[in-house]
Amino acid sequence: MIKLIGVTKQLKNRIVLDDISVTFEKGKLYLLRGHNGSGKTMLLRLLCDLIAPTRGTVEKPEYSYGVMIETPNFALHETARQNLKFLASIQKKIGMKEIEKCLEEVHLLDEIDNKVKNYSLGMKQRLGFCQAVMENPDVLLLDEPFNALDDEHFHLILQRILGMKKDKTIVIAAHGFDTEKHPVFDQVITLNNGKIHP
Ligand SMILES: Nc1ncnc2c1ncn2[C@@H]1O[C@H](COP(=O)(O)OP(=O)(O)OP(=O)(O)O)[C@@H](O)[C@H]1O
Repeated sequence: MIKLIGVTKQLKNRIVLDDISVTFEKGKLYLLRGHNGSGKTMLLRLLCDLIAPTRGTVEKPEYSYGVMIETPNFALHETARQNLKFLASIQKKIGMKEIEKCLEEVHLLDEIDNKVKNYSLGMKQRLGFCQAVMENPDVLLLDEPFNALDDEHFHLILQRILGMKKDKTIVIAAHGFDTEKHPVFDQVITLNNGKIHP
Protein backbone atom coordinates (compact mmCIF):
# COMPACT_ATOMS: atom_id res chain seq x y z
CA MET A 1 0.00 0.00 0.00
CA ILE A 2 1.20 3.49 -0.85
CA LYS A 3 -0.17 6.24 1.35
CA LEU A 4 0.20 9.95 0.65
CA ILE A 5 -0.65 12.24 3.52
CA GLY A 6 -0.95 15.97 2.92
CA VAL A 7 1.58 15.93 0.10
CA THR A 8 2.48 19.25 -1.49
CA LYS A 9 5.04 19.78 -4.21
CA GLN A 10 6.31 23.21 -5.04
CA LEU A 11 8.47 23.88 -8.10
CA LYS A 12 9.90 27.37 -8.11
CA ASN A 13 6.90 29.53 -7.16
CA ARG A 14 4.34 27.10 -8.39
CA ILE A 15 2.37 24.59 -6.28
CA VAL A 16 2.06 21.62 -8.65
CA LEU A 17 0.59 19.19 -6.09
CA ASP A 18 -1.52 20.73 -3.37
CA ASP A 19 -2.22 18.88 -0.10
CA ILE A 20 -2.83 15.48 -1.68
CA SER A 21 -4.00 12.65 0.59
CA VAL A 22 -4.70 9.37 -1.15
CA THR A 23 -4.02 5.66 -0.75
CA PHE A 24 -3.08 3.21 -3.51
CA GLU A 25 -3.68 -0.46 -2.71
CA LYS A 26 -2.38 -3.71 -4.12
CA GLY A 27 -4.72 -5.45 -6.56
CA LYS A 28 -6.37 -2.21 -7.60
CA LEU A 29 -6.38 -0.17 -10.77
CA TYR A 30 -6.43 3.62 -10.48
CA LEU A 31 -7.11 6.30 -13.06
CA LEU A 32 -5.66 9.78 -12.65
CA ARG A 33 -7.49 12.25 -14.77
CA GLY A 34 -7.54 16.00 -15.18
CA HIS A 35 -6.75 18.71 -17.68
CA ASN A 36 -3.30 19.32 -19.16
CA GLY A 37 -1.11 20.68 -16.39
CA SER A 38 -3.36 19.48 -13.55
CA GLY A 39 -0.52 17.50 -11.94
CA LYS A 40 -1.03 13.90 -13.16
CA THR A 41 2.56 13.38 -14.28
CA MET A 42 3.90 15.05 -11.12
CA LEU A 43 1.92 12.63 -8.98
CA LEU A 44 3.29 9.65 -10.92
CA ARG A 45 6.81 11.04 -10.55
CA LEU A 46 6.31 11.42 -6.83
CA LEU A 47 5.03 7.84 -6.50
CA CYS A 48 8.23 6.41 -7.95
CA ASP A 49 10.59 8.82 -6.14
CA LEU A 50 11.61 10.80 -9.21
CA ILE A 51 10.64 13.86 -7.17
CA ALA A 52 10.37 14.33 -3.40
CA PRO A 53 7.50 16.12 -1.65
CA THR A 54 8.06 19.67 -0.41
CA ARG A 55 5.67 18.96 2.48
CA GLY A 56 3.72 15.94 3.68
CA THR A 57 4.61 12.27 3.83
CA VAL A 58 4.68 9.29 1.52
CA GLU A 59 4.37 5.95 3.32
CA LYS A 60 5.31 2.86 1.35
CA PRO A 61 7.34 -0.31 1.69
CA GLU A 62 10.18 -1.17 -0.70
CA TYR A 63 8.57 -1.82 -4.04
CA SER A 64 9.79 -2.48 -7.53
CA TYR A 65 8.44 -0.06 -10.11
CA GLY A 66 7.61 -0.29 -13.77
CA VAL A 67 7.33 3.17 -15.21
CA MET A 68 6.28 4.68 -18.50
CA ILE A 69 6.23 8.43 -18.06
CA GLU A 70 5.90 10.71 -21.06
CA THR A 71 7.58 9.70 -24.32
CA PRO A 72 9.77 6.70 -23.58
CA ASN A 73 13.41 7.46 -24.30
CA PHE A 74 14.75 4.68 -26.44
CA ALA A 75 17.99 4.69 -28.39
CA LEU A 76 16.42 5.30 -31.78
CA HIS A 77 19.28 3.91 -33.85
CA GLU A 78 19.16 0.61 -32.01
CA THR A 79 16.65 -2.20 -32.30
CA ALA A 80 13.96 -3.13 -29.79
CA ARG A 81 16.07 -6.16 -28.86
CA GLN A 82 19.14 -4.00 -28.17
CA ASN A 83 17.15 -1.41 -26.21
CA LEU A 84 15.30 -3.88 -23.98
CA LYS A 85 18.38 -6.07 -23.50
CA PHE A 86 20.32 -3.06 -22.27
CA LEU A 87 17.52 -2.00 -19.90
CA ALA A 88 17.19 -5.57 -18.56
CA SER A 89 20.95 -5.73 -17.93
CA ILE A 90 20.61 -3.02 -15.24
CA GLN A 91 18.57 -5.15 -12.80
CA LYS A 92 19.50 -8.57 -14.22
CA LYS A 93 16.07 -9.93 -13.30
CA ILE A 94 15.11 -11.18 -16.74
CA GLY A 95 16.74 -12.46 -19.91
CA MET A 96 15.95 -12.58 -23.60
CA LYS A 97 13.21 -15.20 -23.16
CA GLU A 98 11.09 -12.90 -20.99
CA ILE A 99 11.78 -9.94 -23.27
CA GLU A 100 10.60 -11.88 -26.31
CA LYS A 101 7.48 -13.08 -24.51
CA CYS A 102 6.67 -9.51 -23.54
CA LEU A 103 7.16 -8.24 -27.10
CA GLU A 104 4.96 -11.03 -28.40
CA GLU A 105 2.19 -10.02 -26.02
CA VAL A 106 2.12 -6.49 -27.44
CA HIS A 107 2.40 -7.78 -31.04
CA LEU A 108 5.95 -6.53 -31.58
CA LEU A 109 7.94 -9.74 -31.75
CA ASP A 110 8.16 -9.53 -35.54
CA GLU A 111 9.75 -6.08 -35.16
CA ILE A 112 12.33 -7.09 -32.54
CA ASP A 113 15.29 -6.52 -34.88
CA ASN A 114 13.91 -3.37 -36.44
CA LYS A 115 15.47 -0.06 -35.33
CA VAL A 116 13.21 1.97 -33.07
CA LYS A 117 13.55 4.98 -35.40
CA ASN A 118 11.50 2.99 -37.91
CA TYR A 119 8.68 2.40 -35.43
CA SER A 120 5.36 4.21 -35.71
CA LEU A 121 4.09 6.22 -32.72
CA GLY A 122 1.79 3.39 -31.67
CA MET A 123 4.62 0.86 -31.93
CA LYS A 124 6.87 3.04 -29.75
CA GLN A 125 4.03 3.31 -27.29
CA ARG A 126 3.68 -0.48 -27.11
CA LEU A 127 7.46 -0.83 -26.77
CA GLY A 128 7.29 1.65 -23.87
CA PHE A 129 4.56 -0.44 -22.26
CA CYS A 130 6.66 -3.59 -22.74
CA GLN A 131 9.65 -1.88 -21.10
CA ALA A 132 7.50 -0.92 -18.09
CA VAL A 133 5.98 -4.37 -17.49
CA MET A 134 8.75 -6.77 -18.58
CA GLU A 135 10.30 -7.18 -15.12
CA ASN A 136 6.95 -7.85 -13.47
CA PRO A 137 7.07 -4.87 -11.06
CA ASP A 138 4.97 -4.52 -7.87
CA VAL A 139 3.84 -1.06 -8.89
CA LEU A 140 3.05 -0.06 -12.46
CA LEU A 141 2.84 3.65 -13.33
CA LEU A 142 1.68 4.50 -16.85
CA ASP A 143 1.38 8.01 -18.22
CA GLU A 144 -1.05 8.15 -21.17
CA PRO A 145 -0.42 4.52 -22.16
CA PHE A 146 -3.22 4.53 -24.75
CA ASN A 147 -2.02 7.53 -26.75
CA ALA A 148 -1.59 6.83 -30.45
CA LEU A 149 -3.05 3.31 -30.19
CA ASP A 150 -5.65 2.11 -32.65
CA ASP A 151 -8.71 0.23 -31.38
CA GLU A 152 -7.15 -3.19 -31.66
CA HIS A 153 -4.06 -2.22 -29.70
CA PHE A 154 -6.04 -0.16 -27.20
CA HIS A 155 -7.96 -3.32 -26.30
CA LEU A 156 -4.83 -5.43 -26.31
CA ILE A 157 -3.02 -3.16 -23.84
CA LEU A 158 -6.12 -2.69 -21.68
CA GLN A 159 -6.58 -6.47 -21.43
CA ARG A 160 -2.89 -6.90 -20.53
CA ILE A 161 -3.29 -4.33 -17.76
CA LEU A 162 -6.43 -6.03 -16.41
CA GLY A 163 -4.70 -9.39 -16.54
CA MET A 164 -1.81 -8.11 -14.41
CA LYS A 165 -3.93 -6.31 -11.85
CA LYS A 166 -4.25 -9.05 -9.21
CA ASP A 167 -0.85 -8.73 -7.58
CA LYS A 168 0.07 -5.17 -8.50
CA THR A 169 -0.79 -1.59 -7.78
CA ILE A 170 -1.46 0.07 -11.13
CA VAL A 171 -1.88 3.80 -11.63
CA ILE A 172 -2.72 5.16 -15.07
CA ALA A 173 -2.76 8.84 -15.98
CA ALA A 174 -5.01 9.52 -18.95
CA HIS A 175 -6.93 12.68 -19.64
CA GLY A 176 -9.40 11.35 -22.21
CA PHE A 177 -10.30 7.86 -21.01
CA ASP A 178 -13.96 6.98 -21.49
CA THR A 179 -14.76 5.41 -18.12
CA GLU A 180 -18.42 4.90 -19.01
CA LYS A 181 -17.54 2.84 -22.06
CA HIS A 182 -14.80 0.97 -20.17
CA PRO A 183 -15.69 0.83 -16.46
CA VAL A 184 -12.47 -0.95 -15.48
CA PHE A 185 -11.05 1.26 -12.73
CA ASP A 186 -11.39 0.60 -9.01
CA GLN A 187 -10.96 4.30 -8.32
CA VAL A 188 -10.90 7.41 -10.46
CA ILE A 189 -8.94 10.34 -9.03
CA THR A 190 -9.58 13.70 -10.65
CA LEU A 191 -6.89 16.35 -10.32
CA ASN A 192 -7.59 20.01 -10.76
CA ASN A 193 -4.80 22.52 -10.39
CA GLY A 194 -2.74 20.10 -8.29
CA LYS A 195 -5.65 19.30 -5.95
CA ILE A 196 -7.83 16.21 -5.75
CA HIS A 197 -11.33 17.06 -6.87
CA PRO A 198 -13.72 15.63 -4.25
N1 LIG B 1 10.23 22.05 -13.87
C1 LIG B 1 9.08 22.66 -13.61
N2 LIG B 1 9.06 23.84 -12.94
C2 LIG B 1 7.91 24.49 -12.67
N3 LIG B 1 6.69 24.01 -13.00
C3 LIG B 1 6.64 22.84 -13.65
C4 LIG B 1 7.82 22.11 -14.00
N4 LIG B 1 7.44 20.98 -14.63
C5 LIG B 1 6.09 21.02 -14.71
N5 LIG B 1 5.61 22.13 -14.11
C6 LIG B 1 4.18 22.50 -13.95
O1 LIG B 1 3.56 21.53 -13.12
C7 LIG B 1 2.17 21.46 -13.41
C8 LIG B 1 1.73 20.02 -13.49
O2 LIG B 1 2.31 19.41 -14.63
P1 LIG B 1 2.06 17.88 -15.02
O3 LIG B 1 3.04 17.54 -16.08
O4 LIG B 1 2.02 17.05 -13.80
O5 LIG B 1 0.58 17.95 -15.65
P2 LIG B 1 -0.27 16.81 -16.32
O6 LIG B 1 -1.56 16.75 -15.57
O7 LIG B 1 0.52 15.55 -16.42
O8 LIG B 1 -0.53 17.42 -17.76
P3 LIG B 1 -0.63 16.73 -19.24
O9 LIG B 1 -2.02 16.21 -19.37
O10 LIG B 1 -0.38 17.91 -20.15
O11 LIG B 1 0.43 15.68 -19.33
C9 LIG B 1 1.97 22.25 -14.71
O12 LIG B 1 1.36 23.47 -14.38
C10 LIG B 1 3.39 22.49 -15.22
O13 LIG B 1 3.47 23.71 -15.87
